[in-house]
Amino acid sequence: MPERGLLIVFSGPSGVGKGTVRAAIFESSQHQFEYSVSMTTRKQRPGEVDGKDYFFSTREAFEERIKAGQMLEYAEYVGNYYGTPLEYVNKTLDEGKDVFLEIEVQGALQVKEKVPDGVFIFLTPPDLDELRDRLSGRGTDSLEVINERMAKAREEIKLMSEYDYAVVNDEVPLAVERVKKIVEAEHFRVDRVIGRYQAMLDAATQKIK
Ligand SMILES: Nc1nc2c(ncn2[C@@H]2O[C@H](COP(=O)(O)OP(=O)(O)O)[C@@H](O)[C@H]2O)c(=O)[nH]1
Ligand SMILES: Nc1ncnc2c1ncn2[C@@H]1O[C@H](COP(=O)(O)OP(=O)(O)O)[C@@H](O)[C@H]1O
Repeated sequence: MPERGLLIVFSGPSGVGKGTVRAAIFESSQHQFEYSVSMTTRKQRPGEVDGKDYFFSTREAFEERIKAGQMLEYAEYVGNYYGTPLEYVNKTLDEGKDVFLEIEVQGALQVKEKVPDGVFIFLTPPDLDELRDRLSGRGTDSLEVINERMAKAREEIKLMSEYDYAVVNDEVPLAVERVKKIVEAEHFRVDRVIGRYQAMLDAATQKIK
């Protein structure tokens, strides 16, 4: 069986650029990342594709899945459910591929409980004014929703200390490189790879005797 892949949890306030940075990472990376498509009860935005951007669901169907234990995590965010289907994540990690979750903070904290050896990365804006500009500039949300998302952002930023890494998204290519370096280094962490070297460690120990 291949070595299990890394679970990479990518969070950050709405509008910080998670989707943009993630897309650029996937485009430019030789590395084998797989994106976990989330399920949501929010309305589909123009241009979004069901099964690619999200699995769009009713509240009833979402709640059924929660009851059946089919979600790795889920959260309510600005009036809608969002969650990660469990089966795809497990199957893909078992295949030795790294899985990328793009989720908000409450969900990330649930994943941390269940998968403590995940890699938790928080994407931050350079400052809050820039965050508001990006949310407005994207043009997908009303002023009311933008205000709700900004209030949520303040709460989320307070929880940055729960993460392993904080990456500022000042310029997309810089943020992309930072995330890629983190993932690369995580692959060489001794506690992850020690099993690979067991035979050599045993042999080395014997020689000393
Ligand atoms: N907990 C959790 N949060 C998610 C999931 N999928 C997306 N989110 C987060 O839900 C929030 C709202 O997402 P969305 O409505 O698509 O807005 P956007 O991220 O600003 O485009 C964002 O912070 C997403 O990262 C998920 O599966 N679980
Ligand atoms: N580094 C950046 N500098 C300027 N604008 C950015 C940057 N990263 C993303 N954006 C823009 O900010 C808006 C929000 O980005 P998006 O990827 O949708 O955020 P999120 O997925 O975190 O909600 C988009 O219009 C995007 O083009």
